[in-house]
Amino acid sequence: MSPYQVCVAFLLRDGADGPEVLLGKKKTGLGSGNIVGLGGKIEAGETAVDAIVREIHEESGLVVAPDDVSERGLVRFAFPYRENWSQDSTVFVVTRWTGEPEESDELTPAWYPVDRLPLDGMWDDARYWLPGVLAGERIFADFVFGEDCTTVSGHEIHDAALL
Ligand SMILES: CNc1ncnc2c1ncn2[C@@H]1O[C@H](COP(=O)(O)OP(=O)(O)OP(=O)(O)O)[C@@H](O)[C@H]1O
Repeated sequence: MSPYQVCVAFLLRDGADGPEVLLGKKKTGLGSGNIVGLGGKIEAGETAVDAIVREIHEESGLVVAPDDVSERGLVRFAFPYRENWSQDSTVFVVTRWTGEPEESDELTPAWYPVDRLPLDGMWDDARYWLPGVLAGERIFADFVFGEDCTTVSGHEIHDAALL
């Protein structure tokens, strides 16, 4: 079975004590209870940019223009013990939007200082790549989750120039 295609976005703003990122506690579905970036499945006929603009709006109420999303690479998640969870995620960073984040059925959004990410509450892969992306890097990486479907059992960071 081929992995399904998803997208994730990290909205960044200047806080009083440095940069902050919008994350949300996921209320439903895969990874419920985890703190995640905004995002979800890319639907048939959509580009990754279409999907991330739609998901940001659905999950937070914020309106983002397609030209204001910056694509930052691809992270692939393999779940050998639960194949239907395997997914490829296109990563975006966004610094311009309209509105204020609001709670949705899917997510409770909150701002976090970039230098104090809630990594212990996030998917286990985030510690390996999210700080770099929020610091401006691109990412191309593979993560394999172990039998518990929670812990990263192996990972490879590739040269993002290969994307
Ligand atoms: C395994 N380690 C992981 N590490 C970091 N982020 C992860 C992730 N696993 C899923 N994500 C993110 O979660 C969203 C899709 O989740 P998924 O449950 O498939 O979609 P969601 O419930 O939103 O679906 P809808 O499209 O709204 O139906 C998408 O942003 C994706 O990047």
